[in-house]
Amino acid sequence: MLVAEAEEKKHEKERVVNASFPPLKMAGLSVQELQDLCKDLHRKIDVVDEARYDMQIKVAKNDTEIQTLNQKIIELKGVKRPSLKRVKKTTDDMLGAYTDTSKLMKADFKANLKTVKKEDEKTKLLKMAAVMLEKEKEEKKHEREATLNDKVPALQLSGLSMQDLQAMCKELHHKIDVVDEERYDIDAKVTKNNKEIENLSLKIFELKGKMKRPALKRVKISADAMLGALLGAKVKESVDFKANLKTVKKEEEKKEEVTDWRKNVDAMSGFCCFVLRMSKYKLFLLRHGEGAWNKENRFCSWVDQKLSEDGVKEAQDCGRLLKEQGYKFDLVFTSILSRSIQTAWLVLEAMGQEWVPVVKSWRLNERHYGSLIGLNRAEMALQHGEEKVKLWRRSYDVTPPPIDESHPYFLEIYNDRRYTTCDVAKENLPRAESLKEVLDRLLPYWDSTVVPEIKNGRTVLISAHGNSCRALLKHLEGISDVDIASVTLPTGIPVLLELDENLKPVKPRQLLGDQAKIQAAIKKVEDQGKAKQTAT
Ligand SMILES: O=C(O)[C@H](O)COP(=O)(O)O
Repeated sequence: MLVAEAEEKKHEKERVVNASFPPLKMAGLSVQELQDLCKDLHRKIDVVDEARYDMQIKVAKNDTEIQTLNQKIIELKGVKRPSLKRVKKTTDDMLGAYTDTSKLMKADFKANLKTVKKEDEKTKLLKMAAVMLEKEKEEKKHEREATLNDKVPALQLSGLSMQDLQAMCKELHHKIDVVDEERYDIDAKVTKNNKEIENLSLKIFELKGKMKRPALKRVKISADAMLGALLGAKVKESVDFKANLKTVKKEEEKKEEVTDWRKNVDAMSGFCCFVLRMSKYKLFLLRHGEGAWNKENRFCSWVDQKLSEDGVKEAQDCGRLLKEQGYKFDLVFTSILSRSIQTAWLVLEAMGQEWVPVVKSWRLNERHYGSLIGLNRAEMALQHGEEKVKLWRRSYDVTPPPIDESHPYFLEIYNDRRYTTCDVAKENLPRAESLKEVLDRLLPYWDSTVVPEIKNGRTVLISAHGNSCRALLKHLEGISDVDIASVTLPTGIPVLLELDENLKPVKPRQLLGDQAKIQAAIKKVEDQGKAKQTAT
């Protein structure tokens, strides 16, 4: 069995490598053509070798992550890691610890940071750390270039005879195969590691108890109360509906169970409690794929970042999934930020529905994070505490401090030509927004432009942002100001809403795709606000 599997893997590898680089054909080629072929092969080696190098780095990173996750699991299972003493250190000691990896392992940076009382000392420390990280990044870049140049030295073709050129082509072709096979093996390792990381993350998630279905008591409730809970009215009843259908118990117990049915979406998914109202329209909300600054954990907001490589893949995967499930769009709405537009294009391309019209409006833009734009969430959590960052990110009506002319991204945003096309004057565009303010600017557009299209029977995709989608969800599902704080949307995951003729949801929203992966992705977004980077 194992031998057969190994054989099959070997064939698959040969098939992939051969398909990428078919056998060499040199018969009848002139010297000029052979030179071009050499150049082409040399360029291809560069490309494959770069991919191989980057994956190698990823493997190393993943290995470290796997180790950390395993350690976390051990801790969660109760085998505690030796506790770190909070010792008073000077700023210099701490910087030493921060920048020297061997010391870093022993230093509880977060605890130490708390011992630095003066605010300016902390700022100095963080600034220096940022400079060092930047330097380390530069060094890595140079190291990468040097290694790649060593491995694939520049091509020397001058003075070579036809025979020499043919030999060179053969040699280069062989080299591609070797590098590509290496790349293939490392790629397989990356996939395996990713799977392992995913499993370990899920294990941690489970261990923390978050995936446990809330314990719901079997209570008897009236049909009216159940309807109220189902339809998301002001009545808040948390009930195990399935159990209710079977069991009748004391009426008083009903009072003990008060929460929002939306929290039980997981528990209820697939369960048909919503037959009482007809699903008339399907609406899809999508938070764009991972952006370059999502990766760097910086508040991106109105800065126009493109998708990261992973983000491109997320958008394509999303399109493939929607295609597989047979969905067809008639109209797509996006913000005027590139990452949401790029996502819409990639989704439509993967679905083979490129022709579908795409309509853009600033009213679907990400929430304006004011002066927080560009800052790193984890650093902010270190400086101001995780609670504060959570408040900035998830509260309904807290507006962060506004952006002003001195902000490094002020001109980049407000001098951008796209903001001269909005339906409000540039000087009236927001300088910071709470989620409530996002909803305030989004609702008129929703009502005047999107709703009529849906009611005309068009299947609409809204490719927007974490917070513009959350604002819309709050409106459609009637989520309370408090409960919206625990709604998090992962990047690149389509959210399907089934609505009745009044555009009220008839069942819980569905996040389409592999549910375990989705839970892990949600957790990843939530964890962005933790002071984790330098704390462990
Ligand atoms: O603006 C951003 O940086 C993100 O897209 C949303 O950030 P959040 O998850 O911190 O709200």
